[in-house]
Amino acid sequence: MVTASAPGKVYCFGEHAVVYGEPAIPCAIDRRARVTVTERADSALRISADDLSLEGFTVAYDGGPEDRPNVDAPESLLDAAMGYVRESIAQVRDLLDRPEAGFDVEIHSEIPLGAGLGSSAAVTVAAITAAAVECGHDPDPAIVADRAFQVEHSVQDGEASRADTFCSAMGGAVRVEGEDCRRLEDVPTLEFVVGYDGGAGDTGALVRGVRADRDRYDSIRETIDTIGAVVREGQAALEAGDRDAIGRCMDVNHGLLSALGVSARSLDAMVWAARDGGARGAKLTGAGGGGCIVALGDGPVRRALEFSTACEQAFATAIDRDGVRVEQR
Ligand SMILES: Nc1ncnc2c1ncn2[C@@H]1O[C@H](COP(=O)(O)OP(=O)(O)OP(=O)(O)O)[C@@H](O)[C@H]1O
Ligand SMILES: C[C@@](O)(CCO)CC(=O)[O-]
Ligand SMILES: [Mg+2]
Repeated sequence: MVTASAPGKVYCFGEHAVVYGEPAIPCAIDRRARVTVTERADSALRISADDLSLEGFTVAYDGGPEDRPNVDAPESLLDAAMGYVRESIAQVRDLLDRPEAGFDVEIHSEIPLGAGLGSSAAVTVAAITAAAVECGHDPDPAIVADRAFQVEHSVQDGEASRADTFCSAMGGAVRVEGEDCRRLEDVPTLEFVVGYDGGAGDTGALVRGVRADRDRYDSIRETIDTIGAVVREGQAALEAGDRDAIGRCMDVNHGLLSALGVSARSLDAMVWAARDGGARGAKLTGAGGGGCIVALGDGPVRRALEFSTACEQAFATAIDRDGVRVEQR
């Protein structure tokens, strides 16, 4: 039995534009998904996930050619919910050339689902690591990041960048531009507050919406280019430790994400509540549509968010310098 954990993330800058080759800078945060994997004597896959909004449940795949779940719930719902774990196990079977390997997989997560904090990437990175280590193979985090990207790419119908998965595997602040992924070592300790509206967005659908508009409108293509420029300015601000400049870039980035159509009334309300509470900058994080904002600030910002009717939960968080970790083997 092996347990691995991997962090969620917030985007300092650059979500969505990163899908089209612009740079982005996500940062790992101190909220994790933990996945425990035990190899089975047969080739079945049994997944138990009690944090899912579908209510906690266990799904067993028989491991046969059809590999169908044996629970009484609509198949599309289960596939959507379990896709990341099934694909993670498929990647491990391929990596280790063990197509018949069967596993019991148990997931516990502190990261709200579909809220822009990278729950899918964290679950995927932790599941791949735990299953590989359980089979006696200690994978390099860069290999895990690459395999986890393949998972997101396939589950999200080709609509994924390497940003979330690389960040979760490596930890810290990272910069991703196309295939070029690296850690930024000179980023100061930043105090973030996350505001969560209790809702969720569908990453794949939101990315497809932006892509359709980008194919149709020059203004959307230019907005995406401008986000790239903001990320470059933001990187310079991060490396200089200039919090006012970092905050300004976050504010501009939020405006540009609104222009792409991925914000929401609740996200805008939380962004303004955070700014009213003294945040140096605030923006939505992740795919948008609902879920979380990230603000640069501390206690007063958290309290301002708690008073906002749009906000269901607010918490302080910090950059987690650790990426994926084996917790128990
Ligand atoms: N605790 C969990 N247990 C099982 N599956 C999970 C868990 N957390 C996340 N997932 C999987 O990840 C999906 C959510 O991924 P999605 O990419 O839509 O949102 P996110 O990763 O939280 O946000 P974003 O990609 O915007 O940062 C869930 O529907 C589920 O399939
Ligand atoms: C919207 C997006 O840029 C970030 C989701 O957290 C999608 C991706 O990069 O895969
Ligand atoms: Mg995701």
